[in-house]
Amino acid sequence: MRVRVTLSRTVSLHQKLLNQLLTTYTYPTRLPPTIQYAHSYRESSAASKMPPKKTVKRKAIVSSDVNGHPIKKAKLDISSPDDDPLRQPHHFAPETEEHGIVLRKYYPPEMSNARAAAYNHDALPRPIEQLVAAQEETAEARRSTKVKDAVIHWFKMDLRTTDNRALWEASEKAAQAGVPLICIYMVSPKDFEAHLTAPVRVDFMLRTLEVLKRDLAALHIPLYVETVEKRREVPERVLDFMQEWGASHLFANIEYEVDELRREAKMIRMCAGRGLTMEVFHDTCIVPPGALATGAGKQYAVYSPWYRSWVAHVHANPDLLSTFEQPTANLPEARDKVAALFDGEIPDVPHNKRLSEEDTKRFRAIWPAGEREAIDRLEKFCEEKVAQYTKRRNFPSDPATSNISVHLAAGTLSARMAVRTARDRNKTKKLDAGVEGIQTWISEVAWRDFYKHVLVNWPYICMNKPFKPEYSNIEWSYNAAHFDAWCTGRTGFPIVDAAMRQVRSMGWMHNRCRMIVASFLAKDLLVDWRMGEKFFMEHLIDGDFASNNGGWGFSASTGVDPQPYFRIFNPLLQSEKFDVDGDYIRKYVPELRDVKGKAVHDPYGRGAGPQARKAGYPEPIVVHKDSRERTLAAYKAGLDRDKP
Ligand SMILES: Cc1cc2nc3c(=O)[nH]c(=O)nc-3n(C[C@H](O)[C@H](O)[C@H](O)COP(=O)(O)OP(=O)(O)OC[C@H]3O[C@@H](n4cnc5c(N)ncnc54)[C@H](O)[C@@H]3O)c2cc1C
Repeated sequence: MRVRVTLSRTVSLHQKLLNQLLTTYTYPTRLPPTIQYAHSYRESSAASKMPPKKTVKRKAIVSSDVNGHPIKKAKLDISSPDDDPLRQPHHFAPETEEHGIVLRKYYPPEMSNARAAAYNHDALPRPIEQLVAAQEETAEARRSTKVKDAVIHWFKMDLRTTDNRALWEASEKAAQAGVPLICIYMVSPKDFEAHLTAPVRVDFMLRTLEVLKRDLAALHIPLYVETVEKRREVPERVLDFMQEWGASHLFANIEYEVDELRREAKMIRMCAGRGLTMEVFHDTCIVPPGALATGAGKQYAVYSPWYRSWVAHVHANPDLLSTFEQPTANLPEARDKVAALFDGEIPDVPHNKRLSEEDTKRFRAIWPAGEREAIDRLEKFCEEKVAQYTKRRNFPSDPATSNISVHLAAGTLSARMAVRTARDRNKTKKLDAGVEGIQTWISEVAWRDFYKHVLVNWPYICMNKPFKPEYSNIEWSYNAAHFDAWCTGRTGFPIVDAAMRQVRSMGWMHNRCRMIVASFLAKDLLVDWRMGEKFFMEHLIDGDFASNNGGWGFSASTGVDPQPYFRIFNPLLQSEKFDVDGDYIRKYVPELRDVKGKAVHDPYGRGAGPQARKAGYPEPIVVHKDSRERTLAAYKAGLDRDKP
């Protein structure tokens, strides 16, 4: 039985026609202007059967300066890119380059605020719109491509067989045509470098591929994994496979980061130019980016109204939570046809992402790989903990959260399955009713969707710009000793140090502590928050660009729906409130293990200084009260900068 989706809502004639043609969820037809792209990137083979749609029209080039004042069109009438005001780097670009925030080996210098504003004014195409344009241009060519000898599914961050939309679509295509389905995965060490992928995460993904290869082989489906050193060579190599194996169709799920959207737009065109077809699908979010808009037709930048709209949308389209089944098995003869592809090995962790032997052993024991493990973890959490989640989730010494972020990041679990499993434990099918713990947990999973929606609409956040561009005018500190103390968990603030040591020891950090250490870096040390964002990506097993950037933007007050910048966490109060007995601190900071009572939160301020000193624990590197004043002044000065 395949998943089919029917919409129960009243729909226009046009929509009815589309619904007859579509086998999967479609968006409502009457969409507000800013989300036209969501409508038109309905994509897939289904999209190719649709009537022609209007292409996204860009407004005439109108931009604004950092104060939001429009730059006149004449000013933008440029003859060479060097004169283009939108191509001038930000005045702090040398700092962001020097401190490794912008990796110049791969990317241009930090863009100006005017360029970020140009995205906001629809004067520059968003990468998702470039993808849609590629789909629209190639619609006819894709529609007419005949299936040849095989169909390929390209795994990326969707390393599972169950509830994987593109894999299911690829399998359907292959089964209907009676040809084998082949799966591929491309390992690109330079891609890992450019994307700051943590070694622990690379190790997890490669272990997952071993499991996936076995599971697929049981269905006579090969998983072929190849290392391509340079990221820019990946598209050509994938197309080589298609030619070599006589595969006419390539399927993949969409990743919403800028590099990936642009790569896919390019590949869709490359394929069409060679008589091949690439189809891409929304899969990682429950509600696809672009499907929700404010009354004014804009993308939401505030979570609460967005969440209400998200819930209403899922209630109106319950099939958004339906499962895509596992792929149909290839005929056993596939093993003869593409025998060599079954024999390949999963490569070792590339040279630039190796872990020490000790770390490898420890991480592997904490994080077993594979989708079965993900589902077990989810079910156990829903069985034993979800009901108490609201009450217990904020206390880092209590293992009360699900620990499934690693699986959502690698795609060993779908967000659909996470929410559906929790919902099915409830007395109601409503996501915002019934058991409180279930409601809260689902609303947390929804944050993940939210941040991906934000990324798609404001792509410059993926290019080292804050959501509020004017916040890049703040003069950050680049104090190396402070940053090093933060990274190594030696700031003299026990809760901060415990958290930073947790991430080194587990590759994961409790959410409350992520907020505390992020706030501490940006607002107590005034260190450029983007250095912390980068450090997290380089160390987290669940590193996910959108969620990480969103979390940092919240804590540093530079992102969507942030804390106001003048709200500054007091690390001592956070410590006393959320690590009441100091168990978390004692677990990760052995120097303080024998410090009794409340002194553990502030040993030097509460009479345990000699004991802490003797054990080698550092004194606080800053005084919170003074730092607070300095930070408020720096934020204010930054925001006032360039004001008329
Ligand atoms: C500075 C900072 C950086 C972060 N970086 C990441 C990151 O790189 N990757 C990542 O997956 N999460 C990130 N988060 C969000 C959150 O800390 C983790 O998702 C959570 O700690 C994972 O543990 P869990 O699976 O036990 O979560 P649970 O509490 O069990 O929540 C279930 C799921 O909901 C989602 N979720 C929960 N809280 C958030 C949130 N605030 N934002 C987005 N999604 C959320 C996650 O997918 C999580 O697995 C960050 C938060 C902050 C403040």
